[in-house]
Amino acid sequence: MTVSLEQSTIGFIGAGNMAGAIARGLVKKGHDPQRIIMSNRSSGKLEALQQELGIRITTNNQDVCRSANVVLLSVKPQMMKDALAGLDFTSVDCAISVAAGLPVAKLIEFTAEQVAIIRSMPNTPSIELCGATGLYASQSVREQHQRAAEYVFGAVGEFAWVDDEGLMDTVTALAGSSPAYFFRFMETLIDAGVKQGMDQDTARKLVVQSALGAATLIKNHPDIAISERRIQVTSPNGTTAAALDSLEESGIATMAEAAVNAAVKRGKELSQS
Ligand SMILES: NC(=O)C1=CN([C@@H]2O[C@H](COP(=O)(O)OP(=O)(O)OC[C@H]3O[C@@H](n4cnc5c(N)ncnc54)[C@H](O)[C@@H]3O)[C@@H](O)[C@H]2O)C=CC1
Ligand SMILES: O=C(O)[C@@H]1CCC=N1
Repeated sequence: MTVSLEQSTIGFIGAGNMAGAIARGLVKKGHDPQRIIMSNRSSGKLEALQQELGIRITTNNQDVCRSANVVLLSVKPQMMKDALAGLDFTSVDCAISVAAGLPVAKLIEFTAEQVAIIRSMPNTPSIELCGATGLYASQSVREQHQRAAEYVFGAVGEFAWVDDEGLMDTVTALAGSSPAYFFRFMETLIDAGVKQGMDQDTARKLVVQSALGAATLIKNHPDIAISERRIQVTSPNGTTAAALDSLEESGIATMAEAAVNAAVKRGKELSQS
């Protein structure tokens, strides 16, 4: 890479939820929006993101490959083959797929072996620089490509490399998809509070702040086991014990395991499609 990562142009093919989240995070972190270029088939989402962030936009995917040092492949897995067909990647340093399921072998085939491929699995909290991303480097990836991926995903949160591509489906279950599980759990807690007679806004404020507080407490003290934090809250024969007993009786551990297994299974199905 001839330019520093701060000065490099980051491209996105596909202007959906995930591309928007990473671009918002990069701009929030200080990456020059004029050094971000994004393409999409249609112009509506592009124009909105240009208005919001000041990034460069195009409806021609080749423009992204022409301008960007690093290109994030951010269309749905089923759309990837069509989106990449015929593109010239020879001036791109590396391409980073964010697609669930799609194996490196297919990405290499879709890009006609022109560019080093990294697989990533980020999540939408990247918008708030709180993302969690798993990364996998294919054989042709060099150290400078890894640093480029770390620049992008380090800017918008935390990342971890896995050295077994098979684990990327588990990353999808635990990072890419998991914000939705927590959102769903928050929704159900708020609904339960409303059923008890609390107004929606108050229930939302209490639940969201408790979720943030719980995550912050765990994150800021990695030496203290999560189970220990749980025990600190759980007075013998108290209210928390009553709630946790109920969750266990409802099969919370079985539910979580089944959810992770279902996401992993779907990731593997997507790799076949
Ligand atoms: N939404 C999420 O939380 C996460 C999504 N992902 C992955 O990110 C990828 C995109 O997902 P979303 O952003 O949710 O989808 P999305 O549907 O919001 O965005 C995809 C965008 O790609 C555009 N597109 C489709 N074909 C195109 C083509 N040929 N050329 C240019 N643009 C094209 C679509 O018009 C759409 O705007 C998927 O592969 C998904 O697996 C990964 C992690 C989390
Ligand atoms: O639901 C999906 O397939 C994508 C991948 C992870 C989050 N969203």
